[in-house]
Amino acid sequence: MSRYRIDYSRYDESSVPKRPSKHGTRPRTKDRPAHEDAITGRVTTVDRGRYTIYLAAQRKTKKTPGTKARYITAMRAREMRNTSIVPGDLVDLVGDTSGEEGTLARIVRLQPRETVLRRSADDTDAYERVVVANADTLIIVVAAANPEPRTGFIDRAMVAAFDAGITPVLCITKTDLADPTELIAHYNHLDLEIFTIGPLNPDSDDVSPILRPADLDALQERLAGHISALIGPSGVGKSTLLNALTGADRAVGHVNVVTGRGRHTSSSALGIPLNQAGTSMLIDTPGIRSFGMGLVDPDTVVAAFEDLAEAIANCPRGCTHTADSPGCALDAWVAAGHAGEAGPQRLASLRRLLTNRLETDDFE
Ligand SMILES: Nc1nc2c(ncn2[C@@H]2O[C@H](COP(=O)(O)OP(=O)(O)OP(=O)(O)O)[C@@H](O)[C@H]2O)c(=O)[nH]1
Ligand SMILES: [Zn+2]
Repeated sequence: MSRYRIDYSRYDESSVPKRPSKHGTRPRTKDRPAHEDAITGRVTTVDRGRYTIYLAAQRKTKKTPGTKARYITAMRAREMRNTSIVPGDLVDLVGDTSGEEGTLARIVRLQPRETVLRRSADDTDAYERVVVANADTLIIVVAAANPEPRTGFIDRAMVAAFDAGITPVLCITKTDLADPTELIAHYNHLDLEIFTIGPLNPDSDDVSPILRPADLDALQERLAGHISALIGPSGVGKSTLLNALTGADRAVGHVNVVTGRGRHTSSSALGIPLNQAGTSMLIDTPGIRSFGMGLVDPDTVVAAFEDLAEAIANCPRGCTHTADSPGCALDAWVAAGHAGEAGPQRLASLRRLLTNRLETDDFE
């Protein structure tokens, strides 16, 4: 049984006070939980009303036969018609969940979301729509060169992550083309986890480089047990990285990650399970230029800086915490040494994020 299943024991007949009924002892339909036999899976991609869902392997128990991990296709039950469901969502399913060719299960419930990432409003859509649910990690992918890394993009992605309550991680690819030291130094005072990924053989002019196993292992270890969303500008080597992390030699048992990709349309995010249990998933967001920050409350960004967060209790109401914000308590806090020696740089970095979040030239 998956740990996401609702505890139905409180509906157990034995725990319901017995009362005489001319209909017998079976509780009336309206008292019984709907779809008691529903199973839970995680949505990997959405395409024209069809949802691809990953069902984790279930261990054999005395009562149940045990099942293999599989992808199934489902549609929403009628009562779910107006519920938006996105990759990363946990849904409860009934009907044919065998995953066999041509079968279609029904989604009868959406489980509460831990987090949401919204796509920022753009030319095609005036609204910020949820594109990924339940991610706890945001992998921001940039190249050391070709294309040149842009700190404005990284900063805004970080703010979007903080705003959503998600941990940002920076992943720098193509380290053979340029030394990333300077870029890394830019984030010295931000407690940002940083991974570098380079090709195994930097001198080869192979068009599809084989990435260094040690780099991949380090990132793989960080991804284990997490639902991670991936964002990056075009051409940074995201596909190369994804293939290396999920490709044939690292395949998740018999689960064909290529199948998931094959069904994929570029307008939706795509989740790729990294383990049989379905507890690790990487959700790529191709074609998404930036995550929405809507009207990010500056306080949420400051909250991500533990050493500074306390100070703003003394800020004037509506303080934006920027350098030109009159009476901002952060200056005095840092001057008094409450944020330690690195305080001034930490504050400068925080303010850079707060300022850069307002810019809009994300990709291209
Ligand atoms: N020099 C170098 N080239 C790399 C590296 N990783 C990927 N590339 C190359 O960079 C180019 C772009 O890689 P992709 O993986 O297609 O990049 P992407 O981010 O998926 O790009 P889009 O499909 O446009 O979103 C390809 O020619 C890759 O072979 C690397 O570590 N070093
Ligand atoms: Zn302030």
